[in-house]
Amino acid sequence: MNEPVRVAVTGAAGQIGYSLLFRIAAGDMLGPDQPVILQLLEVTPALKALSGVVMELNDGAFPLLHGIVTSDDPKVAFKDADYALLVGAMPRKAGMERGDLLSANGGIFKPQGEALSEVASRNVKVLVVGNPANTNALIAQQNAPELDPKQFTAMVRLDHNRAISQLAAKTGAPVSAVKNITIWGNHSSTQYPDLSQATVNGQKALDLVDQQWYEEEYIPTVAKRGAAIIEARGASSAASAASAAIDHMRDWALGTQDGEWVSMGIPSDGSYGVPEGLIYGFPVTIKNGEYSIVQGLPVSDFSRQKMDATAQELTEERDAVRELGLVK
Ligand SMILES: NC(=O)c1ccc[n+]([C@@H]2O[C@H](COP(=O)([O-])OP(=O)(O)OC[C@H]3O[C@@H](n4cnc5c(N)ncnc54)[C@H](O)[C@@H]3O)[C@@H](O)[C@H]2O)c1
Ligand SMILES: O=C(O)C[C@H](O)C(=O)O
Repeated sequence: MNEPVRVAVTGAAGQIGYSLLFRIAAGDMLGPDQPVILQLLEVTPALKALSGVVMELNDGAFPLLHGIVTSDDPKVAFKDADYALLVGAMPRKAGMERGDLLSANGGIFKPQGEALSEVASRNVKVLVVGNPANTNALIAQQNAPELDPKQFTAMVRLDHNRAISQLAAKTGAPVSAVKNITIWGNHSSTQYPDLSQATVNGQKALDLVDQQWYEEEYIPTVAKRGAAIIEARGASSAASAASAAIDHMRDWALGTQDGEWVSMGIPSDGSYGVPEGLIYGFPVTIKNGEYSIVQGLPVSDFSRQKMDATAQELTEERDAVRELGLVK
């Protein structure tokens, strides 16, 4: 059995937190040999509700759960954290785009970036889930001068999982047969779920579906799935978001399978002509806790236009948070 690691989760009394914490405690994120200490951050008025969640975590009698810390102070919750899942932020309501949350939520991520920089483990792996996730990750990263920018990532894994599931349903294959989908760009309706390299049972996905379905049904269904869930449930996705966060962190910590990639929102190094510094969804492989962008994939004119459009939106979001003084 390994020494326990510290996992910080913000917004821990919220709806995603309620699914996420129990999965982490059960070992779904870091494996069956890795004990965890949960360090939970909430705003002061939510600490009472959080104390109830802690009672339930204790009542789960999870063998891997070696301790729980709760606080309304990021410097306590992030102290020596090895993993930080930044979930705490306001969700959107029907009729809003995720970018509409920038001014409400952006301010949360500057002090959290500063606190991570000051007190977290020097190797902390940070995942931003709170929307707009890519630009919030940029804000946290830009305010964490003592950490490597590559330590900050944003969640496009829910989109990636949605893209797998929609393709599996269309082709009648199990989800495990679908490989190498990419979500390029922003976790927003401009994202580009790219099937050009995807396979289903080893066959090229685009040979199995027609182009019109791909362009006119598949892409919008994946890109607008969050809104469809809000419409149906009256609240934004929670259990599927928690599950995607587990997938993102598990793969980052434990690695991807040979010959397969996953999508992660990471700082662009200029690959594929994406402006450097934007937190952008890329296809990545992961080994020994380090992710690398899959290089050399062909980019059609159709892909280029979609990849540029979502980069343009992220550039505009970055300009907006610059105006608010949240990034340099
Ligand atoms: N990236 C994705 O794929 C994805 C998917 C689903 C939801 N989300 C986003 O995740 C966020 C959380 O969603 P939810 O459904 O859990 O919302 P929720 O409202 O149920 O919970 C959010 C929690 O965050 C807390 N919080 C607010 N400000 C905080 C702060 N400064 N520090 C710590 N905690 C704070 C709130 O008190 C609340 O308990 C939303 O922004 C939502 O849009 C992202
Ligand atoms: O769509 C939302 O606002 C919530 C979340 O980002 C999602 O994709 O379900």
